[in-house]
Amino acid sequence: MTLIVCESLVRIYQTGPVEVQALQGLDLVVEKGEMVAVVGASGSGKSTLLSILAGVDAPTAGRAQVEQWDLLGMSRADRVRYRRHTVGFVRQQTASNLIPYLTARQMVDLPMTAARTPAGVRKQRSGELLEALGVAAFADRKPGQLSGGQQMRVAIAVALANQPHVLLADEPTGELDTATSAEVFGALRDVNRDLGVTVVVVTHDPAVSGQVERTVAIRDGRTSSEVLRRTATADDGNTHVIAEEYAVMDRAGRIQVPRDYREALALTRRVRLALEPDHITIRPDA
Ligand SMILES: Nc1ncnc2c1ncn2[C@@H]1O[C@H](COP(=O)(O)OP(=O)(O)OP(=O)(O)O)[C@@H](O)[C@H]1O
Repeated sequence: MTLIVCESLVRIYQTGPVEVQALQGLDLVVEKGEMVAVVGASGSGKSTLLSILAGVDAPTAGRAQVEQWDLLGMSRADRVRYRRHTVGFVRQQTASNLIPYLTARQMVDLPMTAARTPAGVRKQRSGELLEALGVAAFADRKPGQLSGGQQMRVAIAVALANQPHVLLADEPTGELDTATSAEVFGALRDVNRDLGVTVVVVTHDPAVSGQVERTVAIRDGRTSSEVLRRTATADDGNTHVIAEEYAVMDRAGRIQVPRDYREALALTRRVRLALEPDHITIRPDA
């Protein structure tokens, strides 16, 4: 069951005469129930991708679909509905997710009030969510009375208030120390596993991306490679994690050969391709 499809996604920002191509034909498919980490250097387009998926920003060209929603051709009313019910979004700066004068419970309540959820349901659900994220004890505290990790967990609870099918998190552990970051990441995994929410998380943190089954790397506004991890059991009964890196091929059949491979064999403009029974070889031109 495919939940998110991005095909040849392009986002161009125009500031005066300057044009920045933040996304340059990005391809991404996410299945329902997956937890995917998106990694890439600063400026590679990760936040742009997440803002588009969150319905906050609109793509310039290409295709972006989440469930039945076409993110390029959505009306304003549909966009509001989409943002309210289909996706939950946790922004990069912890503080920007929270309202300083409201308590944790009031903040989780707010999106449900906007969606006209009956008071009884709101009360029960905010209690359950704060409990699920391990912050029930701080329900009556305001953001200033919470640690960074607790604030982030409250922000996740707020994002989940209207029971979205997708949770998008932009660098949720970026401002946290290692131990707190592991805790917050654990909370995201619980949300994915226990509530069945599909999670897409942008991160710089290799420790974070090392803990998900699938990591997608973005380079220059395109998906460049993916790492899939699975747990295998050896003959001695011990389990270990096997990580395999894949290149991503777009619809036109283009793949990017990693720089170290190109340099090792001095591959430049032209290469020889040969189809073998079960693989393809790439050789230097000479
Ligand atoms: N609103 C905007 N106006 C103009 N240019 C923008 C805007 N938002 C992003 N960009 C540019 O688009 C490119 C991609 O930015 P983006 O924030 O998506 O990258 P990122 O991978 O999330 O980076 P970081 O890890 O530093 O947050 C950058 O060159 C950035 O300067």
